Amino acid sequence: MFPILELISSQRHSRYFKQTRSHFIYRRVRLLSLILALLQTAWIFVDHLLLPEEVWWAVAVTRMISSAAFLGLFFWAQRPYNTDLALLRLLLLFLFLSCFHATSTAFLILHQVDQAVAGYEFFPFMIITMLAIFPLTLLEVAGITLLMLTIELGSQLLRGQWGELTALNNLWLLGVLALIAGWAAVNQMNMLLGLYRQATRDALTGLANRRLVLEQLDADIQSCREESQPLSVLLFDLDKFKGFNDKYGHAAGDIVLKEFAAILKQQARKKLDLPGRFGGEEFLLILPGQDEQAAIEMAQQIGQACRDSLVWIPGNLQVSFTTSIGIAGLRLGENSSDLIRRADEALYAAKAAGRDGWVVAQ
Ligand SMILES: Nc1nc2c(ncn2[C@@H]2O[C@H](COP(=O)(O)OP(=O)(O)OP(=O)(O)O)[C@@H](O)[C@H]2O)c(=O)[nH]1
Repeated sequence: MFPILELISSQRHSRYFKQTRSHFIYRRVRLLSLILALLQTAWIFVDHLLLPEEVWWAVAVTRMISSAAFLGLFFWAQRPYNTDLALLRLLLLFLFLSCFHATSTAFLILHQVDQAVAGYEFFPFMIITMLAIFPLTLLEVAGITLLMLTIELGSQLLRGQWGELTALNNLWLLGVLALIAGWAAVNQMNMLLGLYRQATRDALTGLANRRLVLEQLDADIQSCREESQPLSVLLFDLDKFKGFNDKYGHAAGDIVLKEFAAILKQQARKKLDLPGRFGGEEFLLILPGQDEQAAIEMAQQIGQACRDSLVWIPGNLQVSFTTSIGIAGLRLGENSSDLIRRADEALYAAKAAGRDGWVVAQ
């Protein structure tokens, strides 16, 4: 995959990265909303010192309304891992600020108050620089910039300022600031992608590590509950792996672990299932939206692929290997720890039943 394409649009991001970034944006929007809600209210007192009484009232009411909107955004905690909702939250944050600016400016103009007095002229520039707070793709930055420029252009037309030198200068400045803040936003995205890869990948197999698997399982359980979808997990443990290591050496064991990871990647549904290394020679596969029956079919395919595999190991030898599998389908009210515990019990039962097989958790 070309990293540059991941910076242009989110189309190529894995479902897991999308969820992580969405949660990241969700938390930042919430924090900013709370700060803005408090600042909007506090600024009423500053306005009182700077604005004439008749405008102050109107602007104060506008501030209270926008404060309430920001509080609404702060308390809106539904589906924090959803990408569309994360971007909608971000858009609302920008729109609420722009609406406040447009309305308060209209009051100031109506009462012929110099906007520079209370810093209202500065507002659109502050809004656009907020882009830098979020990890965004180039297309998202371009979309928000276009929206902000359109709003500024629209308000210039309404104020009858379009074509004036100061108005053109404002548009130019907005564009330049958008470029700088947008660059910072895309840079954040790049950093987040890099850190995400480092923090979530197992160095030997390239699969998701235990940390990502556990985080993702929690997120998937929540999403599947919200959408009334089933979810299953498969827990794998390679058979007699200690004996294999002792007989052929640790390096040969590593080759088998990589081969098994390749089988998991091949069998898992692209961009839907998450295979991960759970520890040592234990692996977990999360199947969101799949019930126990589908999980059994997947277990059978993976078990067969292991039996069919012929792996070259040092000493010019070819070996195959087998795995035991514990299967568990999510139950009502169950959390990730309980689900994994049941899968582990099933895995233990599969080992006790002679290995190279699967058992569904009771
Ligand atoms: N080569 C290699 N071996 C590993 C790695 N991580 C864990 N192991 C080995 O995996 C083996 C796990 O063995 P056990 O859990 O005792 O069980 P087993 O021999 O697989 O037997 P059963 O699970 O009962 O079939 C240990 O010998 C570990 O050293 C690794 O990264 N590379």
